[in-house]
Amino acid sequence: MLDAGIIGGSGYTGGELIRLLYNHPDVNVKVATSRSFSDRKVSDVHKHLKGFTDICFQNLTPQKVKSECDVIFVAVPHGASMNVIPEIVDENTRVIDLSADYRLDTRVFESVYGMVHKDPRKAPYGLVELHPEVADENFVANPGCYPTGAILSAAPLASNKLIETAIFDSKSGITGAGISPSKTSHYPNLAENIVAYKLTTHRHKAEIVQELERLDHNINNISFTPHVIPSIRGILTTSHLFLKEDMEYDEVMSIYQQFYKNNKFIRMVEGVPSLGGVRGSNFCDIGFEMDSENRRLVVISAIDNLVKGASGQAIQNMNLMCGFEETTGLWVSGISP
Ligand SMILES: NC(=O)C1=CN([C@@H]2O[C@H](COP(=O)(O)OP(=O)(O)OC[C@H]3O[C@@H](n4cnc5c(N)ncnc54)[C@H](OP(=O)(O)O)[C@@H]3O)[C@@H](O)[C@H]2O)C=CC1
Ligand SMILES: CC(=O)N[C@@H](CCC(=O)OP(=O)(O)O)C(=O)O
Repeated sequence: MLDAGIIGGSGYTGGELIRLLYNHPDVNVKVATSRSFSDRKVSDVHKHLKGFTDICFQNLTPQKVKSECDVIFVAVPHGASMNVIPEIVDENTRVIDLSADYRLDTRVFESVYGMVHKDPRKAPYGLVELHPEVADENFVANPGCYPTGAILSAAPLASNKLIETAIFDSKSGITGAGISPSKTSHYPNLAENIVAYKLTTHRHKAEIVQELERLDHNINNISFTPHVIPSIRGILTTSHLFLKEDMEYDEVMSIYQQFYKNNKFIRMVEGVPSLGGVRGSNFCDIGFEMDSENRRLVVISAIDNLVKGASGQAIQNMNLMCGFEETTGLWVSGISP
């Protein structure tokens, strides 16, 4: 049995890690840190976890967490993680960082995030379907939520060098913005509404570009626009992929099926995937339709931002890094059709 620690346990992804790890047969959550809720029971803060954990939050140094745990999830905001990681990464500890601090080359990170990196280096990018080599790593950067849905929707065609232009249009539930309330999350501003933001400049575009260019270095026409919807969890991405050649539906389907043939968390669906179908689960559901007139493939991907987009994917990484079967603790369905 491995002991796990969560640095930043009082936030949304921290709570989700504790919820999911309860069902992991080989891992016990021993430590969850929080500065604001130190000494409070985890289940008093994450009330849905009552009966599933009896630990209290602690305000521990990263070194102290390392001394007590075999595997550590860092679930703090970007910019804060780079203060923690150098204290805990070593050859005896498995570390998964959920923040953006180590996902990009340092120079790209500094330009996109507008800050100087205190620990300039990049970690392997933990999108397991594209990077199975994370199994050999001690330290992995868990992908961003929007990039997970966007990259997975286009990777099979990018890898076959078939995309001329890719336009990603994503809609996210509000937990994607973290636990602190904001003007956007204020009920009258979000209810019965859809809020587009950072129309051309969202920081996640850099991750999408990094991973798709790795598959096809000639793709140079990638756009991304995010929206927040009045939903708690889930990201639905509509990807408009303008292709280099005419293709039939069956031909495209067989490319996707072949590319993802070993990936149990990718489900190719007939028709349009739904958020209910993946909510609470680590699945990424993908469906598409061909617009032959415009040589455009419209691909829809659906993920739960807190599971495949964050904590579930982090556990998927941990499973590979620790030599467990990839689906351990994660094999649950979505909650509705
Ligand atoms: N929400 C999502 O869907 C996704 C989030 N992520 C990333 O995962 C990370 C966590 O996200 P999320 O759980 O939503 O965030 P939250 O804002 O919900 O929680 C953040 C946590 O970090 C702690 N924290 C805040 N600031 C600091 C700091 N300066 N130093 C140490 N601890 C701090 C907070 O606890 P306390 O203040 O009590 O110490 C809290 O436990 C972020 O980097 C986020 O970008 C990635 C993919 C998806
Ligand atoms: C809905 C919403 O606000 N989403 C967040 C996604 C943040 C996130 O998880 O991004 P990192 O992990 O890269 O920090 C946003 O757009 O800022």
